[in-house]
Amino acid sequence: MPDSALTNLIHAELSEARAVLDGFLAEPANLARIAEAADVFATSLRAGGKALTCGNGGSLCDAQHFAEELSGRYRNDRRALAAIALTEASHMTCVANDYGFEFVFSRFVQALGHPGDVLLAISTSGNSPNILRAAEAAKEAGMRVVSLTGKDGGQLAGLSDVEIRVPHFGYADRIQEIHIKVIHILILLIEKLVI
Ligand SMILES: O=C(CO)[C@@H](O)[C@H](O)[C@H](O)[C@H](O)COP(=O)(O)O
Ligand SMILES: [Zn+2]
Repeated sequence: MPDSALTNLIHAELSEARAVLDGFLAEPANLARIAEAADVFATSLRAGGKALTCGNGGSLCDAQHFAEELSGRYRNDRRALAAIALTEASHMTCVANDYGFEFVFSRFVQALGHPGDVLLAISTSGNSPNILRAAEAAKEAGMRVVSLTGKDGGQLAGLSDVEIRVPHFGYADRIQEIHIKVIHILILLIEKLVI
């Protein structure tokens, strides 16, 4: 590929990313939903609850990113906050092998979730079966569900107490790029509300 073609591709990728972000930012309800989600997490953490997080592929990385910045740290030193990404490999392989991949997260929610805890469920399609089962298990456990979705929100939209949606119908990565921005803002707000 000639250099100019590469440069054009890079420019097109960054331009599309900017357009998706601009579209998300232009809808005031999205900002309100982020504030509402931060309040849900903060209310739980203040009351001794915890955040459980899940997603597939890159969204699992995002789920881990959110959890580690609560239990570890974000920008500044502060006390550790209770958050766990549902990623334990021996659990995942046992449940996938014995019950099916659809249940890898829901089984973990059943094991760890208590009333007042919050599930962060991340799915760009909103239709991954293991994420839907996790959201259902969270509701059954008396937890609240905050979701990061894309496209039309899928079935996850209807299982969420607070849904933050990037209504982009292209590839998942463009949606995930907004999700990670939302995740960092959530951490920032949660710290302000909890500490
Ligand atoms: O990171 C990416 C794409 O950017 C992929 O790993 C992506 O997360 C995977 O295809 C997921 O399985 C997609 O699942 P979902 O977002 O539809 O729930
Ligand atoms: Zn980060």
